[in-house]
Amino acid sequence: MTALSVTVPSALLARVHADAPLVQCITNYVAMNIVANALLAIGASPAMVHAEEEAGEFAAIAGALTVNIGTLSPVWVSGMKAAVAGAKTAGKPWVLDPVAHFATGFRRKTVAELLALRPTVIRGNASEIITLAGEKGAGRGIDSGDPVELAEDAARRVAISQGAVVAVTGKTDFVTDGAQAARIVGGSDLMPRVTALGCSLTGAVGAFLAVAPDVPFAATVAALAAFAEAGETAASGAGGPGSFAVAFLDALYNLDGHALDARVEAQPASAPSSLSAPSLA
Ligand SMILES: Nc1ncnc2c1ncn2[C@@H]1O[C@H](COP(=O)(O)OP(=O)(O)O)[C@@H](O)[C@H]1O
Ligand SMILES: Cc1ncsc1CCOP(=O)(O)O
Ligand SMILES: [Mg+2]
Repeated sequence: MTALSVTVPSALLARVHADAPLVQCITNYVAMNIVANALLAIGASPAMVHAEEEAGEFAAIAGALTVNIGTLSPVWVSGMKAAVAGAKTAGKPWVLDPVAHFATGFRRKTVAELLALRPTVIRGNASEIITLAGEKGAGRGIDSGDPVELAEDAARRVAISQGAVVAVTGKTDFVTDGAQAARIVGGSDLMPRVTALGCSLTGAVGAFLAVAPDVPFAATVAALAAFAEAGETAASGAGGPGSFAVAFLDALYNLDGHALDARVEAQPASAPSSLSAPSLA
């Protein structure tokens, strides 16, 4: 295993707190307000800017861009492509959240086009990552139908074929760039009972990437560790999804950086079963 020789989560959280990075989030109608509040709680500065006319220009001033396909329409796709083009020209990292990309032809086509633009990080649930690798998953829509363990090999293959960091989230998260890998423990069964927490995590990955663009694997691990820690803290006093959602924002705001470091288990590197490219469209 390549050790986590890069910056640890506590140090990256301190950078987020110090820099309040500007993060451009192209996310869905369900998630916009929730993602913005999560980023503000963790110390970042979110901006939901998606119009084709300005998205590319804005990407040049943001520290990172996140693109989530949750509530797609052709106008939004144009905005996403303009934003990614602007980010790439300016040398800024970007994150793809391929929400339910396997469900319809429009989503499959859009995700294939976005993957061709080479995201820095891909963050999805297990069913989304399994199907990105061209395999059949048990997901039907937005929610995962598969455990993370079933998606680990797919994550390695997508990471290698895309040259990206791939994060699979669920009960225990898995992150790999094809060479390094880590599991992140924590969180709560209440997390998938609150909408847009995955979308919010994608936004948080953008915040950590913005302060550590040279170490995207470590930045992704740190964002997942932050959510694992906040989720477990929030669940301890929550009576259900409603009080959990409120407590989760408070927990993100009050995160103890050193607790994040203990959430990360470095994993031995192992080769994927085959190196076939994702088959999409
Ligand atoms: N059963 C679970 N136990 C602990 N944490 C979970 C569980 N399910 C999801 N999470 C956490 O919820 C967040 C969103 O992940 P996930 O539900 O996989 O995304 P999505 O909402 O895109 O499907 C992540 O931080 C993940 O670790
Ligand atoms: C319910 C729903 N429908 C389209 S996008 C969306 C939100 C998905 O959020 P998440 O992937 O974070 O659960
Ligand atoms: Mg999702």
